Amino acid sequence: MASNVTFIGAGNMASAIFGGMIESGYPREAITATSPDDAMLAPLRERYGIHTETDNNAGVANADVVVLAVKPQIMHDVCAAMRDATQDRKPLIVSVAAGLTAETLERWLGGDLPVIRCMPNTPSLVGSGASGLYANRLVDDSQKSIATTLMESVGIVEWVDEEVLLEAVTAVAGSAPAYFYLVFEALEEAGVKLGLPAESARRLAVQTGLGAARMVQQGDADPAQLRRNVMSPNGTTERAVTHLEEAGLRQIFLEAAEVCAARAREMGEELGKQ
Ligand SMILES: NC(=O)C1=CN([C@@H]2O[C@H](COP(=O)(O)OP(=O)(O)OC[C@H]3O[C@@H](n4cnc5c(N)ncnc54)[C@H](O)[C@@H]3O)[C@@H](O)[C@H]2O)C=CC1
Ligand SMILES: O=C(O)[C@@H]1CCC=N1
Repeated sequence: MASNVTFIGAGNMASAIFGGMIESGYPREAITATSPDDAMLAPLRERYGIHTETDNNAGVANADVVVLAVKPQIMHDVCAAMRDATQDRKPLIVSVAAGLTAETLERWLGGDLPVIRCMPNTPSLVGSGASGLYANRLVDDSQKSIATTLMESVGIVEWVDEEVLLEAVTAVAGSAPAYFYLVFEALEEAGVKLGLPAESARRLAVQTGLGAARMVQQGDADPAQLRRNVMSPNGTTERAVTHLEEAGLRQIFLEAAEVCAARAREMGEELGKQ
């Protein structure tokens, strides 16, 4: 029988994940989502046919898996208010919150709990997510496999065996959709400056991004080789790529990834003091 999964918080991330689970055939009767606001739960009941609760403790009461999907800033209060119900039930805890460590979450929920931390990203909303997962000492193989099933319903999954590596996952996947959107914005602006209508520039740039990503994913060659295949000697691409390299693009991405990872750590430390 399918595990009962309760989502605490029913926003973007939660609805992406349970939407993906249902699309992959997970029984909707086994899914519950909570939010204090029933007005936001009503359309979810209608669209997905899942159970909903405005009381988090009621949601935890028959859960095998509790997915924590509220904002990190309110997580402490949400966990503290669920402590007794969680300790009674001892479900698997899966958190998608940025920064908060497994130790912090376990402590806030009263201790002695299997906790999986997950760093997903927003393309999960369209089934093309990329998530990093880390399990604490109390998680067993069957629980790892449940978490893999949950997150693979919205994209790919990479397990890490050291929690600190989730900061790197945040830098190259969790936050990274925003870097690609920035590149699309910049290419659209450049296309417009060179005379294209904005809509054409956007369509061309986005389709190119999609095509380039698909070629890398097919795995015939690594990105460096695929890049060289576009670069005819003394041609247009060589001129553009040389400019990007000389302007320090690689170093800029490295620095962005470093400040991103550092902020994940800082958020965890700040919020973990509670
Ligand atoms: N947006 C992103 O790119 C990513 C977000 N995350 C993490 O996902 C988590 C959720 O983020 P989003 O879904 O984007 O936020 P959201 O704002 O869309 O959803 C949060 C939900 O929590 C509900 N909520 C508020 N107070 C509550 C309470 N006391 N009890 C139960 N539910 C309550 C709200 O009604 C809302 O539905 C965050 O912890 C964030 O760090 C992780 C990776 C990527
Ligand atoms: O920006 C943030 O803090 C969250 C975590 C990863 C993506 N969005």
